[in-house]
Amino acid sequence: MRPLKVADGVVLSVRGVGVTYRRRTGFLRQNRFEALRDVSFDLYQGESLGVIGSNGAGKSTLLKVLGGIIRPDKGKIINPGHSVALLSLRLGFDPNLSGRDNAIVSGLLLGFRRKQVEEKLGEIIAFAELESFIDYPLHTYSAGMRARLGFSVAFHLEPDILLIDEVLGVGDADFQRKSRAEIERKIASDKTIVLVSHSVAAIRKLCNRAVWVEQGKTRMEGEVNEVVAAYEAFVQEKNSQ
Ligand SMILES: Nc1ncnc2c1ncn2[C@@H]1O[C@H](COP(=O)(O)OP(=O)(O)OP(=O)(O)O)[C@@H](O)[C@H]1O
Repeated sequence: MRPLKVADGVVLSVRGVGVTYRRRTGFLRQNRFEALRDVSFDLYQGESLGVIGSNGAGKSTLLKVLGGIIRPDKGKIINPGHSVALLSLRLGFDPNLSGRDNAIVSGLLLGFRRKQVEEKLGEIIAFAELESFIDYPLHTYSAGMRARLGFSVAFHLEPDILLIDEVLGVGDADFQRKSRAEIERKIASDKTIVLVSHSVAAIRKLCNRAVWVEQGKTRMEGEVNEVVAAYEAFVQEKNSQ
């Protein structure tokens, strides 16, 4: 078989990806739902790519596929070996493990060695402001504390590609300021980022390119202002019908 290649400068290539969920509708009964039907785009080294689209369009599903949490049943994700971390409020840690152990397990799942994760633990805990809670089980944490830990782990382990799912409003006002500044710093650096947000203003400000996904398909990919303008025109027309 011929090895799959990506173009120069591309760190991840998404080709015709489809995901079908099986939903249980009763005893021994289930139906199938195609959340992604045909999504294709390339992610370039050092860019911040925004993902926009209506509610239920498949944006979070797409990030889970990119992060390796779910496997597509159609198409391919070509990743020539970059580490990828998904930062999402909707994906939990293990509630019975301590914050510290959850941070370590997350790092191991991301492909880092235990020693590498342990070297970063001090910074992770301090940024999350969880020094006095870190050895308690996660089920004793508030939602904001969990989110702060998730944010801090994904940020400090520095994966090659960071996937961010709607976390611009994590934690209290102070933490929001701090995490937003951190996201902006990452975006300004040479890190490769994929950002899902309902805020087109945030996408415009933080991203240089965007992909618009609608009903599980790529509608448009390109320069951020052009894609956002087309999406906004679509939303306006839909609302006027
Ligand atoms: N685990 C699941 N099982 C079954 N259906 C699911 C599952 N997760 C998502 N879906 C369905 O797949 C579709 C796409 O969901 P997804 O969360 O990816 O969309 P989204 O674009 O992120 O939505 P939103 O903007 O509302 O956050 C939705 O119709 C949703 O109901």
